[in-house]
Amino acid sequence: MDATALWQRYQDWLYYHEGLGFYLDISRMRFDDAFVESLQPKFDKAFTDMAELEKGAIANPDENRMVGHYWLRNHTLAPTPELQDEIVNTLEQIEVFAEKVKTGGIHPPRAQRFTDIISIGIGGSALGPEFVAEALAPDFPPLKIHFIDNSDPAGIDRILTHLRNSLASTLVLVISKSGGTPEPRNGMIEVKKAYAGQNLDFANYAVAITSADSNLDKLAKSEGWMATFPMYDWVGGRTSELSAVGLVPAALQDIDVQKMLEGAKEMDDATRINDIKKNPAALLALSWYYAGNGRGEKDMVVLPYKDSLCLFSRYLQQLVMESLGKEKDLDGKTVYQGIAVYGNKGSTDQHAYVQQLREGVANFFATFIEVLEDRNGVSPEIDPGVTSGDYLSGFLQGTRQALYDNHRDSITVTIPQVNPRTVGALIALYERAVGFYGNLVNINAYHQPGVEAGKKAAATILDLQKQVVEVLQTEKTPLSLQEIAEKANASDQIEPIYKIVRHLAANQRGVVLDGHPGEPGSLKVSLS
Ligand SMILES: O=P(O)(O)OC[C@H]1O[C@H](O)[C@H](O)[C@@H](O)[C@@H]1O
Repeated sequence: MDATALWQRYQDWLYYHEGLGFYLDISRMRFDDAFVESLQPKFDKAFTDMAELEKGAIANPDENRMVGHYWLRNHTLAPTPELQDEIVNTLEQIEVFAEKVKTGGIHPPRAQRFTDIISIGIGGSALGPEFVAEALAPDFPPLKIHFIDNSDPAGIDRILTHLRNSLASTLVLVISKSGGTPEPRNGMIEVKKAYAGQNLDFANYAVAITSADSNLDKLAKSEGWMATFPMYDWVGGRTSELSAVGLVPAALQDIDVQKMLEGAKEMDDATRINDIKKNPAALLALSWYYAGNGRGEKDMVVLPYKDSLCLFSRYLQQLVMESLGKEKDLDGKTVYQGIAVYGNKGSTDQHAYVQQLREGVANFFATFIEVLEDRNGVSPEIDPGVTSGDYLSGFLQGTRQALYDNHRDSITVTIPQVNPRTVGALIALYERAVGFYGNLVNINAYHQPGVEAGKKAAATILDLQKQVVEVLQTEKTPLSLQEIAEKANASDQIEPIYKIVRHLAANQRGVVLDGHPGEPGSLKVSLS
């Protein structure tokens, strides 16, 4: 296509949202009108199903749940007055609580103010808050946030060491929808021990965000934690950023949560229009479908050209891959759906992996996220008449062009500024696009059955570890791995047993390995 035709295509397909100053450009996706027409019936169904979902249909049939994250930013849409009240009341409670904490109305026993937050959570209970903190927290927030989002002891130590002199003014958010996920539970127990180690009563510092009656909820209530905020069964973890999960940490950092909700609501309104060309989420879903033939044949590379948005791709990884990565479709047919997502930020990635994108295997499409405002204020000149922002903008245009010239498609999302409204809008845009795409390919985008397999396998390993230690305690003489396996009634588990004892031996847990480390079969295992 020559430059004139491309410019025309750009104008024909450009979506612009006036209220948000938001642009979506899918002109560099090479679909034609016949393709769009061919998807129209699927979109008609997607629009109808989405409307039903918003009215409270059981859109997550496997878990028999409604899917209501859109109600969070427009409570009048929630299907019952009780739900509507709950949404309004929770938001009010969050704002009142955050204001009191920030102004010292609520303060820790031995300090005038809280200065820091440790936020403990994983997956949907971490990625949104992490993304938003990076994107929107002021340079000097009233409370500085630190995340424990894993069961990595060294990672936990790092945070606790940084905060060892300010634990007495650190508020702890424990975020878990189910209230039973092992990683946040481990983090919470370790953090609690650190407080006890400084003679601080954890309950005076801890806040739970979880579902009613979960184990975490019960614990928080029985120990009299500072506060508890609800997670609803109709909000999935990966779409929970605009529930208490994301709003409590955001409000505590002085991020305008009302503006985030406002931006999301405006985008929700825009993505409720039943016309592909006038609906930015539909345009995204259409582009994804085109790129990967509706089978996820191409990966989504997300390239925000703005440092503060660098966690957007990680956030989207869960939203897209956990929602769309499914073995079965809604009819029970094996389909192995999904779209792989990765990315970091431009122009940094141009010096890392863009080489492969430009010239290597063409198994992706790019999404550029462009921010029009370079910085708050005037930029110095780097060269006569040129700023670093001009460079960044040029790099984006250049990479987009270079990819296109080599038959690599791309989408460009443009926002005027990184602010609470535009971040809320981006979250809402991708939530809806994922919902539409799930519908186009006929999968349940709101459950995650595959995650359970890994969790169960991990639990089995921990049980096996207990058995192994019991065997070693009973026997008292060095044993081969084979002997341990037999005595533990786990003859088919020699390799996991080897890994368990190797791990225990590496961590001062009283297990000793004799023999050559490179020949595991020769090892003798005993207790020290
Ligand atoms: O918030 P939680 O219940 O602790 O869950 C945290 C995360 O755990 C999982 O395993 C799910 O796959 C995620 O969707 C979820 O966000």
